[in-house]
Amino acid sequence: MKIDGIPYRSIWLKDDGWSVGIIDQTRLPHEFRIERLTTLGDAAHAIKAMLVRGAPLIGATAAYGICLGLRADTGDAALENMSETLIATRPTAVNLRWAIRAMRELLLPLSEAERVSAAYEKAAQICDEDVAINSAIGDHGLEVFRQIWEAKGKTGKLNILTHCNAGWLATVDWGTALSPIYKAHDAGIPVHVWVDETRPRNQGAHLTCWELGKHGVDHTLIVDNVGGHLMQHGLVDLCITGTDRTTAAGDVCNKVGTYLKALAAKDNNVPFYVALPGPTIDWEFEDGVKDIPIEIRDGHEVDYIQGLDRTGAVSEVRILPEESGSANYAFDVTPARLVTGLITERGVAEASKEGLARLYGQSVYKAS
Ligand SMILES: CSC[C@H]1O[C@H](OP(=O)(O)O)[C@H](O)[C@@H]1O
Repeated sequence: MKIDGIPYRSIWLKDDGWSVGIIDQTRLPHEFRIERLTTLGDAAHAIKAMLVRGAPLIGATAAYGICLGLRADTGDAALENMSETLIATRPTAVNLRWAIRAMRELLLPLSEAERVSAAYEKAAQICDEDVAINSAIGDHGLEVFRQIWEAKGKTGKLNILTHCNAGWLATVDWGTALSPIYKAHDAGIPVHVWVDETRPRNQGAHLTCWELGKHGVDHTLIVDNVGGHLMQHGLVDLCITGTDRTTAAGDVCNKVGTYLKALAAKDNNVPFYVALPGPTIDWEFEDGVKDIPIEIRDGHEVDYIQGLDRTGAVSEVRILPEESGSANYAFDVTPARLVTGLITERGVAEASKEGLARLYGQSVYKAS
């Protein structure tokens, strides 16, 4: 996507042909800082500390992390260690496992002399495939939006609520949930986006608002808990979110708070769509609530909130008493019964085993 007219991806190979560029998302929206990854450790840190985040981008960063690690050691044992280091960074987004599995499957049969070049080629392919997948999700989602817009009589704005950031910053480009929003905007449909701030890391306030603003899309930041009220008063025409892992039966794991939004949408007959790239489907699991590991992050993210202080410096302030503790569950699972449809790169699927099987046949992205 473009930032002030300059095209960017969220991750790219630098001009030296081997180091990797990323946007440090922990500093947005107040500072646009590019970081250069030169080692496996850099890539693992970038994922763990959320300089990069979002399931597809985590997968792409892990793929380049393998490339950087192989520059130091191309042996089988090293490849195993790199994979374990990267898998340990974050437990929920299935793309991480899928990308590492794809790299290992490719590299293990090769001679050590062939591995570095093959790894970089595969990492670039994973990135390009992600861009194509997300653009296709945008095309299919645009048709869903167009139908809802026409059913509304093309009056006012198409009011869309989204949670967290599933934009181009969460992927290599286009985004998943935001891809149809960009395409609808570009197609002349007057979209307006209610952006959940998305505590505790405020990906909505920091990232989604920044992205939509850069693309000229009308949006309003809202606190996480007002979405139900807006739906009760007819101010939301549809909800769309991303996902970090969706089971073969259509249960959707996404940023914490998504489930509550889906419950409110169901109660108010508001369509609730999930933008789902194929590599984010976990074909091994069916019961998301039971099976998907939910990341529990450091309580510091709950205890402090980050922003720009009156001097213009980025700082953080503590929001609870010193003696109070906090809990930081990073994701939740929305059962398939609450999902109106899964917007994939292959079309819109019913959130069910049959719906996904109709689009994907056998599983093509096995993570384990
Ligand atoms: C297209 S994946 C976006 C997905 O990832 C986010 O989680 P995090 O920022 O913790 O990586 C959130 O769940 C988004 O919906």
